[in-house]
Amino acid sequence: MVSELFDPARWEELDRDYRDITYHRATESGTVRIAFDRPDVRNAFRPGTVDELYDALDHAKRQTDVGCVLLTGNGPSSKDGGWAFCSGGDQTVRGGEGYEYRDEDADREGAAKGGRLHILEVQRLIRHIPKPVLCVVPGWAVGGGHSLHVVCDMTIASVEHGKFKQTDPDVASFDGGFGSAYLAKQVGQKKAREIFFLGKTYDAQEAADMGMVNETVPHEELEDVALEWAEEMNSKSPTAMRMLKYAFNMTDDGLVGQQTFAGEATRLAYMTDEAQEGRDAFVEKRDPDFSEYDWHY
Ligand SMILES: CC(C)(COP(=O)(O)OP(=O)(O)OC[C@H]1O[C@@H](n2cnc3c(N)ncnc32)[C@H](O)[C@@H]1OP(=O)(O)O)[C@@H](O)C(=O)NCCC(=O)NCCSC(=O)c1cc(O)c2ccccc2c1O
Repeated sequence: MVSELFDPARWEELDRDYRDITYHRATESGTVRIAFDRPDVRNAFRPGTVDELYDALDHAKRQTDVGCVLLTGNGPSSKDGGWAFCSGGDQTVRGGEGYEYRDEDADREGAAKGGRLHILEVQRLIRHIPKPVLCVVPGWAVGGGHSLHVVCDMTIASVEHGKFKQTDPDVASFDGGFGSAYLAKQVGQKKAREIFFLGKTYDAQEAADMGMVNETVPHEELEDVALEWAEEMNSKSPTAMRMLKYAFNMTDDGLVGQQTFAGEATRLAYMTDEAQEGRDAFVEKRDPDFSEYDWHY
C-alpha cells in the first residue's frame, strides 16, 4: 500500500528506483504525484530524500504533457497511526555542518561527505518549475516541511489531521528565505512572526483563515480533491499558466524573477515570423528585412 488515501486505480508508478519517496503519474490526466514515504518519522527528510525529491521534480518539469504536480506525504505511520506531510530535516542525521548521508543513505551514488542543506534547492525548483505545484497536506507540516508548503503554489489540507507548526528556532535552525519572508507575504508580518516566535500548532482551518492554506478538505477526500484541482488546471492554456506563475513570482524574486518571466517572453517572441526572419538573415548571410512587421502599440 502506498498510502491510505492513495487510489491505485487512478495512478501508475513511474520507474525511478526511489527509497524515500514515491512517484506516480495519473492515468487520466497530466498530473504527477510525488510523496514523502517515511511516515514512521512523520516524513522527515534526510539528504537522500532531498536528492530523490529534486530528481522527481526535475523529471516532472521535463514532461511537456504534465501540467500539475501534487506534493504530499504517505501515511499513516505504522507505529502510531499519525499523519504527516513532512516534519522537516531529519534531526537524527543532522551533523555539525548540515544533514549527513548516514547508514543506507551513505551508499547512494554521489553522497556528499559533508552536511547538506539542499532542501533549499528543492524550494527553488518548486518556485521555478513552469507549472503549478499543489501541496496536499494530510497531517503535520512542520519545520522545513512547513516551508515546503509555503513555497508551493497552493495548499489544501485535511480538516481532521492537517496541522501546521514552525519548530525551526526550537532546534536552532532558521529558514530565512521563502519559509519566513514569503510566509509573511501570505499571512502578514505579525502572524508570520507569531508562527516562528511562538511555534504554536495551527489546525487546517486556522491555517486557511490566515491565508496560507487555500482550502480544507475532509481527510478521506483529500487526494480526490487534489486530482480534481489538478485536472482543472490541466484544462487551461499551458502558456498562460506558465506566464501567470512567473508573473506572480516576479515581484518577489528580483532580477531572477524578471529573468525567468522575460525568458518565457523571449520564447514567445522566437515563435513569431519576425524572429525567424532575424535568424534566417544571419544563417543566409544577408541583412534582415523587418519592414513588413508592425511596431505594435
Ligand atoms: C512533527 C511533530 C510535531 C509530530 O509530533 P507527534 O507527537 O505527532 O509525533 P512524535 O514527535 O512522536 O514523532 C513520531 C516519530 O517521528 C520522529 N520524528 C518526527 N519528526 C522528526 C524529524 N524532523 N527528524 C527525525 N525524526 C522525527 C520522532 O522522533 C518519533 O520517532 P520515534 O522513534 O520516537 O517513534 C514532532 O515530531 C516534531 O516536532 N518533530 C520535529 C520537527 C522539527 O524540528 N523539524 C526540523 C526543523 S529544521 C528544518 O527542517 C530545516 C531543514 C533544512 O534542511 C533547512 C535548510 C536551510 C535552512 C533551514 C532548514 C531547516 O529549518
